[in-house]
Amino acid sequence: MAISFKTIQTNMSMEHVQIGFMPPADRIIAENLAQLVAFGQTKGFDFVVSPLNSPEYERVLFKDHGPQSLELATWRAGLEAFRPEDLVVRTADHADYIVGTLPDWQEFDSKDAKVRLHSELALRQQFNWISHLGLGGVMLPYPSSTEPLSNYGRVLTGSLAMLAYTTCWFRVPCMDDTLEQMVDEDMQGMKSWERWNSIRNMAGPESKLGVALELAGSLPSDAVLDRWFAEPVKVIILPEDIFLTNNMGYPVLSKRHQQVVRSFIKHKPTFIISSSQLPKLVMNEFSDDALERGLSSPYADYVRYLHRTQDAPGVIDQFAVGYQDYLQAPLQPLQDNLESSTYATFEKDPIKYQQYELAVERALLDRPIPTEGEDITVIMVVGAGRGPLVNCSLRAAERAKRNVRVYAVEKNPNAFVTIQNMKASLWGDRVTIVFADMRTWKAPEKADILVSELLGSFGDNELSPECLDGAQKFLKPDGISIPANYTAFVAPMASNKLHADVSAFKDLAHMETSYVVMFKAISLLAQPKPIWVFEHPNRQDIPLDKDPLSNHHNIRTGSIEFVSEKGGMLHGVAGYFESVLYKDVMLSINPSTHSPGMFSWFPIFFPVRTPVYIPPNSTVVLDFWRLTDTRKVWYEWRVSCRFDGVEIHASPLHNVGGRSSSIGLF
Ligand SMILES: C[S@@+](CC[C@H](N)C(=O)[O-])C[C@H]1O[C@@H](n2cnc3c(N)ncnc32)[C@H](O)[C@@H]1O
Repeated sequence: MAISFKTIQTNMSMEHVQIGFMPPADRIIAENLAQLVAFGQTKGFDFVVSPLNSPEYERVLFKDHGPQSLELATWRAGLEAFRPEDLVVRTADHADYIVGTLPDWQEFDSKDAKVRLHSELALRQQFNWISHLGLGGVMLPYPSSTEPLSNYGRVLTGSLAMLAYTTCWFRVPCMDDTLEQMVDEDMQGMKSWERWNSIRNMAGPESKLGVALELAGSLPSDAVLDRWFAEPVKVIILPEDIFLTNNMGYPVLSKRHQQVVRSFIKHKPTFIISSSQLPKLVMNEFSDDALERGLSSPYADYVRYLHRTQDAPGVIDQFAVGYQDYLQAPLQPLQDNLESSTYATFEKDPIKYQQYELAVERALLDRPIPTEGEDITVIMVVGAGRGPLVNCSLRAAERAKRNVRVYAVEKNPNAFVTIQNMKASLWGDRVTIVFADMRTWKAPEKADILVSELLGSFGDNELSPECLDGAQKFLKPDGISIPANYTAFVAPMASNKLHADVSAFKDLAHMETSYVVMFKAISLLAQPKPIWVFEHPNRQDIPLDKDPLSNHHNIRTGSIEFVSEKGGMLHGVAGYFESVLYKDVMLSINPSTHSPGMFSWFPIFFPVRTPVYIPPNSTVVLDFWRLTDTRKVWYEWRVSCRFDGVEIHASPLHNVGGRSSSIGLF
C-alpha cells in the first residue's frame, strides 16, 4: 500500500479548453487589433495572439546606444518609453484577451554585438510594458540562427521576474530531431528539444517558462514526441494548413495528429490555431467563405470536439485527478498507524483483493485435504488492517470448499477496533483476532498459509521483508506465503515538474528522499529493469523457528545499465514493483505488466540532485543500495552516464547513511 489521497476529484473531460487565434503577425496593425479581438470573440476564441510591436520599432537597431557599459548603466537607472508608433498593442483594452509576440529581429545570440545588445534592451522594455498592461501571455520567438542560445538564456533568466502575472511561452517547432533532417533543414546546430532544454536549464527548474509546441504537417517519431511529454508544454500550436477537409467541408486532423493532440490534452494545454491569412472580415472585406462567416471557428470547434470526446477516465484516472505529478511521502505502516480514511481508500481497489482471493483459493486447493481426525487448514492474515484480506480468505475457502481457521493479526490499535467489530458482527468463531506485532507474536499454532500485504511502491519499502522474517516462524515447514516474492524495478526518467517541485524545498534532505507519485508529465528514458527481489518464506537466511540475528540478509545492491536511445534530461529514477502472490497470480505496477485497473500503488520517484543531460544512445547506470541498521532501513543511489565508452557524468551518492530519509523499524 503506497498512496494516501483522500478525495476523488471531478471528471476532467468537463473542463473548458482554452483556444487562441493567431493570424500572421505581419498583417496585424494597431488599427485592426480591436477588430481582430472582436472577431476572435465572435468566433469563440479565448484570446488572440498579436505582435506587441509594429515594424517601426526596428528603428532601435539603428539607434546609437553608445558603449555597452554606459548602456547597462542606463538600464539600471530606468527604461525608455515606447513611442505609440512602436506598438501594435498600445492600450490595456482587452489586455487579458491578448497574447503578445516579439519581433523576429530580436536575436539574442546574434554574431553582431550591437544586435545582441539592442535585443536585450528591447526585451526589458517589452516585458516592462507587458507587465504594465497585464497581458494574458507572451510568446517568445524560436531563434532562426543556429547559434547556441546561451545569451538568450541569460537575458531571459534575468528578465523573467519582470513578468509578475503574465505567462511566458517559448515557441518551439515540433520537428524530428534526426540529424539527417536537420542537415536538410540547414539546422546543424542544436535540435529543437535541446535548444529548449538549454534555455530551461539556465532559467532554472522553478521558472515560469513554458513551451508552446508548434505541430507541423509531418510529425516526429514517437520517441521525440515522448520527450515533450516530460516538459511543461503549456500550448499546442496547430497551423490551419495541417488540417484536412472532411467530406462535409469541415477541418479535421489526420489520425496520427488526432492521436498526438489527444495525448497532449491529458496535460491540459492551451491551444492556438495559427492562420496564414488575416480574416477578410477583419479587413472589412466581404467574405464568401462560409467557414469565416459562420458563428464559431470550425477549427476551434474541432479542438473542442477532440477534448470532449477523450476516452472517459478509467478507474485509475478518476482516482488520480488532482494527484498527478504530486509528491507524496510514502506511507510507513510499520512505524506509523494508518488512518481510517487511508484504509478506506485502499479497500476500494477492485483488483488487489480479487487477486489475493484468487491466490488464497489456489493455495488452498494445493494443500492436502485434511482427513478425518486431522486439523483444518490454518490461514494467518498478518497486518490485517480493517480486515479485507480476512474477507478474501473466507470467500476463497468457500470457493475452494475447504474448512479453514483464520487468524487476523494487527498492531494498529485503531484498526484493531474495526476488526473486533468485524468479528462480533460478521466473522464469529471462524476468525481469531490478535492485537500484536507479527515479528514478536507467539502464535498458538502454525499456519498453512500466511497472507500479508505490506508492499510499497518499490516492493520492499514498507518493510515487508523485515515483518515477514519475523512472521515466518509460525509458518509450517511446507507452508505457503502469499505473496511469494516481490521484485523492485527501476528506470531513468525525465520530469521537469517533479524535479522543480523537489528543488522548491531548497534543501538537500528533500533531494535525497523518495516520493510516491502518480506520474503524468514524465518520460522514461529507457524501459524499467528489475533490480532486486525478496522471496518468502526465506528459509535460506533464517532457519526454521529462529528469529533473524541481524537484518543483514535484507541488504540489497543493484547496478543496472540502460541504453537510452532517445536520451533527454534525467531528473531522477522511477521505481515500480511486481509481486507473485501465488504461482501465476500477480500484482504489478511495472508499466509493461501493470495489473489493469489496480490503483492501490503509484510509482515511486527518487530524485537526483542535479539533472543530467543524457545524449541519445548513451549508457545510463543506476546504482541502488537497500541498507539497514538496528533501527532503520534506507536507500542510497547514484546515477552515471557513459557516452562512447567515456563516463561523462557521475552524480554524488544520494542519502549517505540514510542521512535524509529512512524507514523506521520501530
Ligand atoms: C498496507 S496495510 C494492509 C491492510 C490490509 N491487509 C489491506 O490489505 O487492506 C498493512 C497493515 O499491516 C499492519 N502492520 C504493519 N506492520 C505490522 C507488524 N509488524 N505487525 C502487525 N501488523 C503490522 C499495518 O498497521 C497495516 O494495518
